[in-house]
Amino acid sequence: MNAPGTDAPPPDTQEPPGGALLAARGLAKFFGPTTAMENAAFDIDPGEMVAVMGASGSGKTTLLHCLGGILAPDRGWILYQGRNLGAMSESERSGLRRSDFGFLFQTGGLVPELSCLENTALPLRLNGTRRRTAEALARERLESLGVADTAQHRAGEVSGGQAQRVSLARALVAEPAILFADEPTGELDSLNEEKVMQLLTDAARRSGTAVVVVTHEARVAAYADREVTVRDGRTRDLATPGAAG
Ligand SMILES: Nc1ncnc2c1ncn2[C@@H]1O[C@H](COP(=O)(O)OP(=O)(O)OP(=O)(O)O)[C@@H](O)[C@H]1O
Repeated sequence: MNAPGTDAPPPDTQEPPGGALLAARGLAKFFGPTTAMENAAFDIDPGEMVAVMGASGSGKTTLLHCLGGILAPDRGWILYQGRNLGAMSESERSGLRRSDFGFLFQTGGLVPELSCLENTALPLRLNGTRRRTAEALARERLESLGVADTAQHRAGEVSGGQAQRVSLARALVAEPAILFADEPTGELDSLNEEKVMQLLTDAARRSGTAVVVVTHEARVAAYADREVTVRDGRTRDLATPGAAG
């Protein structure tokens, strides 16, 4: 059997290297003349939290979008639980995004006209869960994140800090295996940043969700088990934050 290498894509189904939940090698992405990512590699284990850091424009979001199956890389491969994302059809990939992945973005991305409860229940509804069950689970999530009182309010009418907690409730409600978070605290003050990161880490650890978090903030990266830096579209692993040496 071929070992996964940078140049040779693995077959459709294969054990990921080292038993990783998600593994990628040799990723490249080009936007016209711009090289957004070049020969990037990434691994994450179940339940692990990895911070992706790097200067503005270095390719962090591009990497996150490729790993999360939102963007298709121009080169390289990504294995999720032994399944090659590159060999999936767009509808298989979007099914995977709904069933196994959670997403949290800087601006939350809530639907402003829907209530916070409806927003939170959305991933479950899209997966075919009945409304009553979906809303009961959504309510539990809102409660555990301290924003139960927003349930009936429209998402467009709550504060930034509340909206980000509702977004977190929505990202975790379907208990994804991996949460992809892109600057999840980028628009919050430092008090709310700390609260959201504390809630995110606690909730992810409780449900065994792995987290990939893109951030500029060393304070945010400090919550992670490990850091990966991106420079000019290339990745580099750093030692575990806080570890000796
Ligand atoms: N859709 C796109 N079309 C054209 N160029 C793009 C597109 N997306 C990203 N790029 C370019 O690719 C490079 C990497 O962008 P990316 O958003 O991944 O960086 P980033 O590290 O996440 O930046 P930031 O920290 O500012 O969000 C940049 O030069 C960017 O301008």
